[in-house]
Amino acid sequence: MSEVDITNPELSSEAELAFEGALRPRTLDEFVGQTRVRGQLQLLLRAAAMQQRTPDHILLAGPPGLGKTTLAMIVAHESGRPLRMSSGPAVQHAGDLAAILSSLVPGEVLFIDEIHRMARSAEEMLYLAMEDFRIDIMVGKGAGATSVPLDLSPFTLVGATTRAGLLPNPLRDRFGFTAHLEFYDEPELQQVLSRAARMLELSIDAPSIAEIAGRCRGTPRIANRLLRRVRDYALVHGSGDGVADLAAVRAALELYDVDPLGLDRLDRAVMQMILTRFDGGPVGLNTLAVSVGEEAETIESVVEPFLVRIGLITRTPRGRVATREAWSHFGLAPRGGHLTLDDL
Ligand SMILES: Nc1ncnc2c1ncn2[C@@H]1O[C@H](COP(=O)(O)OP(=O)(O)OP(=O)(O)O)[C@@H](O)[C@H]1O
Repeated sequence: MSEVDITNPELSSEAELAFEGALRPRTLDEFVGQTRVRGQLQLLLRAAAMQQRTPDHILLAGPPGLGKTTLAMIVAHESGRPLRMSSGPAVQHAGDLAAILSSLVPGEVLFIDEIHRMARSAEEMLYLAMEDFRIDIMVGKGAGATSVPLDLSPFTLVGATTRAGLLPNPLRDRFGFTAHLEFYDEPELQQVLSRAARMLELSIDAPSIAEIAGRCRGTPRIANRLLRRVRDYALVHGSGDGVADLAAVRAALELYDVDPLGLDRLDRAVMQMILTRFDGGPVGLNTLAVSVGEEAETIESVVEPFLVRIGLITRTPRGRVATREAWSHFGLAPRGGHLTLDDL
């Protein structure tokens, strides 16, 4: 990744992955925010432990960078079980999945990231595996092909998706619990940042933490990434003693082109397109995606949830519409038949 894509919640360089690994909370108690989901998971894990059985399958849904991988690791850690990690794009054939499932040890937690991108044939194999801990393997070809049942060790599947709506119903229904992760509020992000600053041995005051928390798109991954850039800035331009103040934070964020609301390049491109090319909307998802040269899936699962959450656009049956706040944030005079939140 180019370090300039600083507010993109999806991308991770190798250095960043190592850094994320070090900062990842290891227990539910260390995990900041998502209070409801934490409580729900705690109950599910405790009940399974009391009955000495594998916890139910869990689906984690939400935009990138909110902690899905972290929660999967916590599920394994808290239940004292080994963790196997895979991803939807790595499972392109039913055989890929059969190889993983048949090698699981009893009680193992299997994490499949981006589970909505798994091959259809593998999805069908997964239905049976989740329900009965069994798969049918086809042996031979054509008329002589036979299906051989294979028993699996009991396991807990933790699936992560940015697009729960894309999962076929039979797959979604086989998860005992679906956690919907929400963007974090500023006090929660301040906690994430204070914890990371402690681990980085960076001395940073509360107003500086608050400034970063307000500009990280409600996303812990981006919060941690901005903190690293602030640390760099303080190191290079400061007195060399690892102290970051508000001036350093503002200068670093300006250098990396982080908008006061934390909007990234794609957020801004989408907003500019709605405001200037489509006079504030309404504009359909596909038209918008083509106009900014991005996939509709990315607009819908990464860009739109945040823009809706901060009140810059609303979704209407006729398409996406810019709000009054959007015109004013971009310093433009409202045009066309735009709607405001109050009109809806
Ligand atoms: N609740 C949290 N408290 C503290 N740190 C968090 C929390 N959630 C996420 N993080 C930090 O944010 C980073 C990204 O989290 P994680 O990789 O779990 O996100 P994700 O939702 O799985 O993203 P993706 O689906 O894009 O992989 C990690 O470094 C993790 O330490």
